[in-house]
Amino acid sequence: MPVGLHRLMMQIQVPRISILHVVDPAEHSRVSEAAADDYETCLRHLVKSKILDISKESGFPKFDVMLLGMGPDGHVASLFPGHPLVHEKEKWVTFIKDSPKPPPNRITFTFPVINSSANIALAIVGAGKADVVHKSLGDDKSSDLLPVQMVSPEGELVWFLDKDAASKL
Ligand SMILES: O=C1O[C@H](COP(=O)(O)O)[C@@H](O)[C@H](O)[C@H]1O
Repeated sequence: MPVGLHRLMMQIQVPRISILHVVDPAEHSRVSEAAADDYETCLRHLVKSKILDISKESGFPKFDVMLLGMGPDGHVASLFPGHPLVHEKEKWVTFIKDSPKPPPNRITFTFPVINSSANIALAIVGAGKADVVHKSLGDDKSSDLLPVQMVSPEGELVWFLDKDAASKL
């Protein structure tokens, strides 16, 4: 689990049964493509059994709360700046085999799923994130949007920053 999320989860009491972890392809016996398919199938079962809602606005699964971290390049989940996966519009879960940050093989929710969440908490820690936090929350919107700037849930988006991550605001 990313550092920021781990620290946040240590502060709150959520029943383990209510937390859906993304499977780690590195621990999966099959390739990332199969892991992504399996995970999407798992989500579809949860929707069928009425455990997971579908957003009336988007038609994609709607989580109550999604906890996201952010990389120093502004990536969220495994959606990296400049990578075509950022523009995926159909799939719920997809895979990447050439991640710029190790491990190269990953699976990830797509933006339609992320942005169908009722609420999103972004947990960001460390001085290494300060520049991108400043860029993301600052006034300069001239360049291409970073993935973190594309996070837009149906409800509330809350940024949790430690002092180091917030040091350039
Ligand atoms: O690679 C990743 O890193 C980011 C940031 O992780 P952290 O340990 O520095 O908080 C994480 O949010 C993202 O999910 C993951 O793909």
